[in-house]
Amino acid sequence: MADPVFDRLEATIRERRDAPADTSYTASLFAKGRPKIAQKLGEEAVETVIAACSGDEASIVPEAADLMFHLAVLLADAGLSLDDVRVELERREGVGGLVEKAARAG
Ligand SMILES: N=c1c2ncn([C@@H]3O[C@H](COP(=O)(O)OP(=O)(O)OP(=O)(O)O)[C@@H](O)[C@H]3O)c2ncn1[C@@H]1O[C@H](COP(=O)(O)O)[C@@H](O)[C@H]1O
Repeated sequence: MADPVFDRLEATIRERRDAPADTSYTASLFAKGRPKIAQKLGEEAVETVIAACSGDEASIVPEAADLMFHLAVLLADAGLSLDDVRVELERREGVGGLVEKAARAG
C-alpha cells in the first residue's frame, strides 16, 4: 500500500495462506474460509462503531487496527490487496460524495 507497515502485514498474511491452521491465527482464518473471514470483519466493524460511540477516543485505534487487519485478510482471500483499495480511492479523488450520488441517481 506504499507504506512499509501495511506492506509487511500483507506479505505476512500472504505467507500464512499456506501455513497449517493450528500455527497461526491468520492461517486459521483462511482455513475456515470466506464466510468466517467476513464474519470477523463484521464483528470488528461493530466493535469499531461501539468504540466510536463510547466517548473514549483512544479506544477507537485498536479496534480500527483489528478492522484493518481483517479487511487485509479478506482482500487477500479474494486475491486483492489494500493497494487495490488505494487505486480505487485515487480514482475517486476530486469527485465529491454528493456529486457521485447524484450521478448514480440520475
Ligand atoms: N495484526 C494482526 C492482528 N490484529 C488482530 N489480530 C487477531 O484478531 C483476533 C481478533 O479476534 P477477537 O478480538 O474476536 O478475539 P478472539 O476471541 O481470539 O476471536 P474468536 O475466537 O472469537 O474468533 C485476535 O486473535 C487478535 O490477536 C491479529 N492477528 C495477527 N495480526 C498480524 O498478523 C501477523 C501474523 O499473525 P499470526 O497469523 O497469528 O501468526 C502478526 O504478526 C500481526 O502482524
